[in-house]
Amino acid sequence: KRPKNFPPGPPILPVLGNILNLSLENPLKDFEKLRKSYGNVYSLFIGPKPAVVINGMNVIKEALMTKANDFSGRPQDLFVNDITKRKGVILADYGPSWREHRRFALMTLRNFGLGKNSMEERIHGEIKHIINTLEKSIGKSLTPQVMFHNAASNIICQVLFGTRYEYDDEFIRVIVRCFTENAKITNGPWTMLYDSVPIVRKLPLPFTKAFKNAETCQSLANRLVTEHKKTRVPGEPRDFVDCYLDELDKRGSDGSSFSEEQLIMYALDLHFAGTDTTSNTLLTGFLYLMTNPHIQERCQQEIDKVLEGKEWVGFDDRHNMPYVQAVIHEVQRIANTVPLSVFHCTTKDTELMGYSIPKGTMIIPNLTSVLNEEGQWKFPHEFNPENFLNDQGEFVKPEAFMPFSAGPRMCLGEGLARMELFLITVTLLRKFKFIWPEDAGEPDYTPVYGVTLTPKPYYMKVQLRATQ
Ligand code: HEM
Repeated sequence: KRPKNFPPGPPILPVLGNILNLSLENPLKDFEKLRKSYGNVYSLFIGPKPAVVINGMNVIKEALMTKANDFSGRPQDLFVNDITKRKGVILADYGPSWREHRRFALMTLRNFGLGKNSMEERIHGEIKHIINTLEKSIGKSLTPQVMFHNAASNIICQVLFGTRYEYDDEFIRVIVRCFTENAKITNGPWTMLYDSVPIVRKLPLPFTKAFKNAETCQSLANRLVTEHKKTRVPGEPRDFVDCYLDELDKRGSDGSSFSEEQLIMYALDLHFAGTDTTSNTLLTGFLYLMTNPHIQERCQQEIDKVLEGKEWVGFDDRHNMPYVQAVIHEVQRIANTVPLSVFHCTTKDTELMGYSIPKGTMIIPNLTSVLNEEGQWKFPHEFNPENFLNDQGEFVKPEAFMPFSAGPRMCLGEGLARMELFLITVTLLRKFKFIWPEDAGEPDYTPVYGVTLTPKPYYMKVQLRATQ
């Protein structure tokens, strides 16, 4: 039974709770149906566990910003916690270890050039490799999935480990495969079973593959940290790992939350968070740009005009490219790369929109419901850059633009992600024309569901632009 004054929801079955109400293929449609029946705040039982799904900009802002202290914790008894050994930052509960590590990452990302030229240079360095790959395919069709995943992985790898990998290198192939597989397994049926029926956890069921993948990643990261320890000069950090090792020296064994094991899981957290997100957003972007050639051409006209005579695009050039900015934001809105997140209520009986939420309740902010919320967007259900342009053709960002979430747990890589999306999209559109191959049939925009939404694999044709 639902507790007193708990948000409403569909009838609860014994043992299973409401899991039959959700399609495992893609529960986002079911979440939307339930919102229509029960309102912006409703509850579901994942097996025996109560969860409250929150929808729409106002409720999500109320929970994640106004009541951030109550709703910024992460559940600690799920599959994802076991996979990450309760270390790292993404899944850390709201407390001193999370706070210290988050602050450290933000500071280090800033010191390594976020907002400064050196980060731009690193991204441009990687773009050269994307261009090489595309140039080899001029006039032919290629599948861009692996290329964009590797590029995003390399950019964050340079920040973390000071190195990039050739696209056919074993390290990058293995790690990107593990990340993409685990992103899908984590939101799959076996994980749902793992989370709701603890006695199955030790059984050799398909979720064991995710543990194997996690171990593979950990041993790769461990190897990199060991190499860093041999070659580093204390006080002269080359990258994130060196900075963390300096911090460990400084803190000693004073009972601080910093440790070598933390470093390994933390680096993997950042690597994962920075790879699958940015690459899937880029993949969505190029899918829509190919199938909307008039939008692609209008971007190219603006890019040519603003960059005339310039060798490189800089991040600051975005201020002179309102249309391109609108397109990239619209891509992020429609890509909806991180559709849901998971918190838990950390304080006793909190009130939310008139309902009472007991401590420990899982809270699922449905970011999808904000990115296509009626009343917040001119065209909530179609790909249309006008969503980010005012009547004068100037770029405007509606308040409901929340692909990075909101509040204290919002994406800590937003700055890096935005820089990557802008520099990569503009440089590639300036040089190439992207064409939906004639024999590719009708485009299928339905994404594949997981921790991140992924466009279905597609082919692209590239031509050098006449201006190049
Ligand atoms: C287009 C690209 C990206 C999107 C759409 C995105 C989106 C998000 C969202 C929605 C969250 C909140 C998730 C939640 O509360 O469960 C998040 C958290 C996070 N993101 Fe990103 N992200 C992107 C790129 C990046 C990059 C490049 C990095 C790496 C530096 C990164 C690192 C993180 C981390 C570490 C967190 C967890 C923060 C915390 O719990 O305190 N993200 N991201």
